[in-house]
Amino acid sequence: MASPRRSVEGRPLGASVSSNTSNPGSPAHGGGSSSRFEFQSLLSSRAAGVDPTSARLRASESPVHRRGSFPVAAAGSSQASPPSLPEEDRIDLNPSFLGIALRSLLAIDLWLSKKLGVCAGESSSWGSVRPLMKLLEISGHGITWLLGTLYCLCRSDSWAGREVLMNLLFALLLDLLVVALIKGLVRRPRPAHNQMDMFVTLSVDKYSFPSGHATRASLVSRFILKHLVLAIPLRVLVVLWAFILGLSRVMLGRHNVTDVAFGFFLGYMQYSIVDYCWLSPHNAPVLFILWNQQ
Ligand SMILES: CC(C)=CCC/C(C)=C/COP(=O)(O)O
Repeated sequence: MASPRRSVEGRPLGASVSSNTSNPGSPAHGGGSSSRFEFQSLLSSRAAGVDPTSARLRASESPVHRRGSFPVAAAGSSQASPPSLPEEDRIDLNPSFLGIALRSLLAIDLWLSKKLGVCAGESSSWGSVRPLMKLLEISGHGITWLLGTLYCLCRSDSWAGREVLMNLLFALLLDLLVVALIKGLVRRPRPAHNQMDMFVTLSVDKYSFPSGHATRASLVSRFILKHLVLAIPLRVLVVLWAFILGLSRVMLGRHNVTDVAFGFFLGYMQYSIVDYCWLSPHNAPVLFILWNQQ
């Protein structure tokens, strides 16, 4: 645009541009009535012999113009008089902010997980600790817990003990089902530095979100703390086991940090479901009668 030309309001075009040095197309430009978009639109419409009023209306409908008058940007400007945005604009802009936040979180997640994956291979910086981490892995494995619970259920000779163990079994099965469902839905691949050398896996275990070990650790530890009478040091040990097991998933390179964090949350919530649906001889008599007949 040639600067000597004058706008319809009689102000030189250059004045409008020089009073605001930011990029006129940027959201930070604000939504003042003398915005450059309106000037350009009006000038070009005059040149083309178009009615300025309708041109101004069309300019305010332009997505670029709307972006320039985003309320957040306008709030920072001295001439804050943002035009009211149509509903669909707000829907458009919010996901992009959420998208940026989510992408940043994922980038931090990947970076941190790679940094913490110090036992991902024998040649890694903490490669010598890998066997210990794999022992921890077995301590939180589904098979270990299912077989252990079934064994205790067979050996238990009290109704109260059987009730608790029956519910633990229900909790473990629920956990396997929920984790398999989410892994199958989300399909997040395991970290690139992971070696797939795990002991007995299901087909969905090629996916990483959420960590099944983390859900189990948090579910089982909450279960134990609620239903077993333990001395304080043992209670601390249970919490420590769950925490270190979660951390070991990232150190082994099996998971990203967010897989484990969400796994802890999910396991915690699953316990609430188990507690709510607590099986007892009153609400599930068939289960208990069948077990007693064996
Ligand atoms: C075969 C059975 C009964 C369970 C599989 C348990 C398992 C291997 C879960 C994967 O855990 P992560 O998601 O933490 O790697």
